[in-house]
Amino acid sequence: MSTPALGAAAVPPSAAPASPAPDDGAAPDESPVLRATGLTRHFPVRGRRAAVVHAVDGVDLEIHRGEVVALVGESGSGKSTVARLLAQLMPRTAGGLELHGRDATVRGRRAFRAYCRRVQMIFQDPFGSLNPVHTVRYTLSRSVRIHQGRLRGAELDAAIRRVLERVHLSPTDRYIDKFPHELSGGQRQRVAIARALAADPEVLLADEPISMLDVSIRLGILNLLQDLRDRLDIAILYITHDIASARYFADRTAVMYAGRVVESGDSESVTQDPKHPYTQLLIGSAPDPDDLAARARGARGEAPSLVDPPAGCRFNPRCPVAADVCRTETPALIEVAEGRRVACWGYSDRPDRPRVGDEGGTR
Ligand SMILES: Nc1ncnc2c1ncn2[C@@H]1O[C@H](COP(=O)(O)OP(=O)(O)OP(=O)(O)O)[C@@H](O)[C@H]1O
Repeated sequence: MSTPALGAAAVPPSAAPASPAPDDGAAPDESPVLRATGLTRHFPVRGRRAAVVHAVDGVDLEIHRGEVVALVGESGSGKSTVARLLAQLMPRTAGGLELHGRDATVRGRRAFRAYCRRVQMIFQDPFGSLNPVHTVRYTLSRSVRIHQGRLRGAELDAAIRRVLERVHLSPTDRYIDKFPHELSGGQRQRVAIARALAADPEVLLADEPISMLDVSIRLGILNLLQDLRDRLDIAILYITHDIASARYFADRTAVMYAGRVVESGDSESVTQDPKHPYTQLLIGSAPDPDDLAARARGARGEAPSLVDPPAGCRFNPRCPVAADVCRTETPALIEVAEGRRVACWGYSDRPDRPRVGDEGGTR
């Protein structure tokens, strides 16, 4: 079953661009590298024939060249599933995916390989994603040869050193013949990024790239990704629990809750002037930066079941200002300021709307 793309429904007809409006508040006139519309993924529940986990429901997302889009939300909100759907590591239940405006749905291994060349993924755990029995040289040579042709000898060596330099692992002699266990966590993540860069991608999907790293080296990895965005004009999707890092690192931020995008816009205003009660709670709960468990929990209260998600707004059981309409009807993402979209009845013109802001919010 698919849910309509919320962003598309949110734009008034007069202002509607040719394609559906993105949930992430992008300017409609710039053409995105990657665009997802109505992205939906339901997982079957073992032992319950008709039941499904509504992991991702009707998400629209655009990523442009040379920008970082953060996808923020607490554990289980569907962020990794979005990344995997964008990487086409799993099929979609519904929704479309376009690369430079063309349907990017892959059918078959060749098409998948060609797609991977352009859209690369970086995972959370650099130790798990690098084969422990292979040296950096071996890992990168495979990637370089897959994506840059059958290079050998000095040419291959030079190509490997080039990608190592791009991730600031230089002098390259110090790293090229090391095994993963001989490197620090940050260096391993740099090797994983180098492996992705060997494909010369247009899009990097970075799924919690710093969450398993020591706090002291996280900034270095974020700075590196920012540098790649600026120097190589790459589009980066940055997935994180941590809305504070989204403010620092991302141009735009989309906030996910229970499989849906509830708020989006430029990172500065989403984090400084959050509109959705969930984003307000997420920022208000501002956990201790070293308390990863608290960061993962995010705002107070428990996340809802995604097998039987709450009717109406999925946040309503935790929302301090929920009204009757919130418990029965799903709010569309509506534009509340330039480039700012919020899926909350509090911003509609309904007379029975909840009063967002009465609980310390912004309205
Ligand atoms: N293969 C799967 N089969 C069944 N359910 C799944 C599967 N993968 C994910 N889910 C469920 O989908 C929901 C979203 O998971 P997802 O990993 O995308 O969330 P997330 O926001 O990335 O969380 P985290 O930050 O903890 O990784 C969760 O309820 C999860 O249990």
